[in-house]
Amino acid sequence: MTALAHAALEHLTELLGARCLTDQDSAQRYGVDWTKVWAPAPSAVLLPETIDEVQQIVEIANEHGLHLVPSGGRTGLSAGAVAASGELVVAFDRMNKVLDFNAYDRSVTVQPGVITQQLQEYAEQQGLFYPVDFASAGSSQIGGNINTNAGGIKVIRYGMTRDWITGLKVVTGKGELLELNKGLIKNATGYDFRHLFIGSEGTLGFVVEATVKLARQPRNLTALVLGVPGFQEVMKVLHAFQSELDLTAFEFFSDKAMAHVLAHGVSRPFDTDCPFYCLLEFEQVSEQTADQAMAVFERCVEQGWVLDGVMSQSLQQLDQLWQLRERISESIAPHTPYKNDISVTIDKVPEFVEAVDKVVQDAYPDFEIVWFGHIGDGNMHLNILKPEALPKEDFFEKCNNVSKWVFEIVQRYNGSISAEHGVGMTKKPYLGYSRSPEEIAYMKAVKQVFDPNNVMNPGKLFDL
Ligand SMILES: O=C(O)CC[C@@H](O)C(=O)O
Ligand SMILES: [Zn+2]
Repeated sequence: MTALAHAALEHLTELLGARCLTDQDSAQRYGVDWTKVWAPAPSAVLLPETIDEVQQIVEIANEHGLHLVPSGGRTGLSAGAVAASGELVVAFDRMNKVLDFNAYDRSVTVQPGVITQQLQEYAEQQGLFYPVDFASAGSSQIGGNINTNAGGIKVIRYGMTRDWITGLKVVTGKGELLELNKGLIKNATGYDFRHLFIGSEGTLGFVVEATVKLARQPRNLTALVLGVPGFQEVMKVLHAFQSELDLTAFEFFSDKAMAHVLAHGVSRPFDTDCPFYCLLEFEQVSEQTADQAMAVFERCVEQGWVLDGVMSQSLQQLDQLWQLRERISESIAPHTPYKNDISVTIDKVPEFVEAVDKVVQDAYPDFEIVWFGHIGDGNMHLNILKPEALPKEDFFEKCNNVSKWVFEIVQRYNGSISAEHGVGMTKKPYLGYSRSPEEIAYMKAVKQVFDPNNVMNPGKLFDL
């Protein structure tokens, strides 16, 4: 732990008692996310239980010139919730209750520390559905999802976290409590600050309560995994299925991603080895939908766009097929992956992937490039694995070159350097590839309004 001024520590201990932690184990546990690039070095970990305590923490931070880092499930991939410079971690683990359910509005009000899966299960108990879903749903918290505007595997049909938040209570960097939009569906009263806070990565204030809209439960979800000969064909298959069916997901992954996930213990869907695989999902509302899907499948095979395929026949098979996609990230984690989370509009995807692939392959032919992602919404995860013999430092240095080249291509294609993981510290130096100097200046001015003393997650998104 980095030492905290005596007076500040005394003040915080008075407020939180044993919920102000200064031991090494807590620092290591709460000071990081999944990026593991920066070593955790917070000066304390705070576990508030009420909005009032959060407000008082912010007031103390302003008074003593301290910096606060919000911490949810710590599953982030851009170092947005890392405390590497003596900050105070404010962890929302103790604010984890479902507060209210509103059957007519089909909405639920939750504290920020509610885990995504807990919210999904709660919705199910009410006969409803919370559709934002991703592999880390078992540990990510709703507050973190809001701070990063989390996306995931169902965006093609249901959108991002932003689309499901109808109300927010936030504590600003000045310690004020704001109630934003109050669960309303229609509200035409000027600036909607709710949307400023969603995706702001904790730089404007803390989310202390959220009202979340729920959907009807999907019926008879069915997945198809298809083997495809090339990337152009992935796009043709997407187009063919989307013309006939309302898809709930369209994911893709390369043969290399498939090899890692199979080595990780997931079962092979069929024998044919293919350069690319697509996983698509739809609601099989009637026999007719299944027939329609089969007809598109057959047409794709005739055209030579699909080499092999399998369709789930039960919920258990549906889950099994999803494992092929959802477990890629964990299966490559031991290879020190250098991660990218980039997007372009769907029409530009094949050209863009080819350009990025070429630039990396030409410079570093011994690097293993693993492509996968949410291709139905133009979001690709580019992971490059460290060759075993190459020291970590050399690998990261080379990856810095890769970042520059990749982001130049992103800029050329009018894409985003971060589609869904956020900017945090990992993408901060590259923000200018996606946002104009004028936009960044406005962002800084907005931060100044809500957080004039720069106490809220400083050094994330941009430096002042
Ligand atoms: O590990 C990654 O690069 C992506 C993680 C996650 O966003 C996913 O889509 O699986
Ligand atoms: Zn993803």
